[in-house]
Amino acid sequence: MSDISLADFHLTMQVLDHLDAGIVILDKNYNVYAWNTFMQAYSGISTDQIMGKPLFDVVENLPESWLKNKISSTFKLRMRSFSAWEDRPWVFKFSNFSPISGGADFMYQNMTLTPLKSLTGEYTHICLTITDVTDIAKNKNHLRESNEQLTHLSITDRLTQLYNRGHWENCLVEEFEHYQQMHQPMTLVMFDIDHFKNVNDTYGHVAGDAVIKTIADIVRKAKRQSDIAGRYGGEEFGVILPGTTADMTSYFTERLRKKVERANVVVDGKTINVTISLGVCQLHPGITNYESWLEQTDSALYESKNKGRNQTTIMQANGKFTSLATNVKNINEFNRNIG
Ligand SMILES: Nc1nc2c(ncn2[C@@H]2O[C@H](COP(=O)(O)OP(=O)(O)OP(=O)(O)O)[C@@H](O)[C@H]2O)c(=O)[nH]1
Repeated sequence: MSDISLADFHLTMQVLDHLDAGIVILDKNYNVYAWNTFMQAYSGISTDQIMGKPLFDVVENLPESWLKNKISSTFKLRMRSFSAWEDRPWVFKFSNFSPISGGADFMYQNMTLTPLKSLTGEYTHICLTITDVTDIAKNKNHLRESNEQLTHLSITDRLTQLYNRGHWENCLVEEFEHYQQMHQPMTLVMFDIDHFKNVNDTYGHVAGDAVIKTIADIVRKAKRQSDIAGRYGGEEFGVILPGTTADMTSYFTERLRKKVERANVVVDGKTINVTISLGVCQLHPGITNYESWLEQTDSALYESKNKGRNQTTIMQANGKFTSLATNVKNINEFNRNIG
């Protein structure tokens, strides 16, 4: 190297060493040609330990096959390429020392890969530029988590942790529209706690809340993952059962009714027992909007109340009510099945 180019190189290295980014230059065999101060400081590997050696022999925890692919395609395309922290949080696993971005265990990184030409005009080397984006990543992650929490709060009923009325009704509209396209069976269940005013009057509002919460827990356990449960009003709940006929729904409603009937809610040493009344309506082409699906299911629920409560009524497509006992062919076998 002539005196002038040695002086140039010396100046260039000073610039590289003072960059607030990692600079790694490799040849096509991944031998290290440059390893700046940033890389030394965060990796704990000095220039003497790594210069001229294959990168993957010296640096641990590198995503070797991914990085080799990335380098090879950058050489092929002869243009810069990038790796963003959103896709791959880190390439070099450096501990995070930044006091501002406390909480992150490692440094989030963006990486730029730049193919470098030799004096002959051939692409012979590649420069990896590593930037610390931990602050940006932490803020973005925090914002995303906050948004998720806000979304959860806006669709969830605080007492029961089931969907609140607004969101549940949106689901009902969606499922109704889905039925218009797919015509798969779909059934709606509405149910309401019997004589709940008496519970509040006898045991107090806090005990009433405990009863509502217990019933929500029973629904959560009794329903399938695909069933959509929500708190419709004070002591009224709704469950949408996609892909389920009214007959199949009987297994769910009867299991639910029995579990509620058997549940003991203990508040301040006092045991409270309640029952529920249920209405069921399978969607059919005669129901032209979701409001009337809801109304018909509600009317079945009020039929259960009128008939003495603690029972299920099914609204048939012909507009007639049937009770569970008349709807299920072999009620004894049915009862054995649901336990
Ligand atoms: N503890 C508690 N009570 C509530 C809540 N929301 C509504 N309620 C009460 O639920 C009771 C509902 O009473 P009603 O609509 O008369 O019905 P009911 O006494 O359950 O009688 P039936 O439905 O006819 O069996 C009212 O006393 C409301 O104050 C709530 O979030 N917590």
